[in-house]
Amino acid sequence: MSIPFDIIGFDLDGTLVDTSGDLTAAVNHVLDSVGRPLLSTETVKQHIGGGAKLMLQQGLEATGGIPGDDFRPLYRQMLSYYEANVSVHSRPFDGALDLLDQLDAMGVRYAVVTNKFESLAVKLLTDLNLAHRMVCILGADTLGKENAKPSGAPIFEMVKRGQALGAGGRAAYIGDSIYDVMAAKNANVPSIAVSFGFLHGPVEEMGADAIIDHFDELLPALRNLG
Ligand SMILES: O=C(O)COP(=O)(O)O
Ligand SMILES: [Mg+2]
Repeated sequence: MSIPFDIIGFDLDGTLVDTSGDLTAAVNHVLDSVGRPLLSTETVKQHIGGGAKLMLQQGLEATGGIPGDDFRPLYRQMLSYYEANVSVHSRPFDGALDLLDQLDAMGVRYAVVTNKFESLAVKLLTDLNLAHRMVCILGADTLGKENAKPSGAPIFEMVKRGQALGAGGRAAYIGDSIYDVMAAKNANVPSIAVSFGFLHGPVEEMGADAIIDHFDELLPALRNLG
């Protein structure tokens, strides 16, 4: 059975891939180097969604404050550690690969729109053997940071790139944070929130058009929204 969409956009961290282990290790690498206590994965999950810089700022804030002059070198240190260890623990969420296979079988295209840096998203998805399957992989820096989610710009761009490859323009977007739901609203496409992601609050309060608890529920949810 088909679905009433031509291209599906996925958020990356906390939606398509559980990256919490590697992101926590990267934050803790920095915290350890400045003598701070380490944070649990559950705590770092609350800091993911708005990009790596915000994640580190919140990690430092939670363990004694942000050192003014020293922030940039710590940020660089975290990014280089993360780049070298981007796929040690990170794996697609349960059901994600089956779902992509089903989209392939229906001829529906899909893409990643993330607030990670594009190069890190490409590296992670390449390591997971998924990069080549995406119409495009758009990061927070792809269109300039003022055009990162919650802007709708990267979702418009995804649709444009899909159309260049012959896909129709009917799009939906799947994510785990308020940045994702806002980006979808700003791009006038339906949003679906995943309850298994890195939630910052009750999933029902994100304002998504639908909520799923497992990727098995995505196709029926998309049919309802079409
Ligand atoms: O790295 C982040 O904080 C956010 O990434 P996401 O947009 O894929 O959730
Ligand atoms: Mg996310």
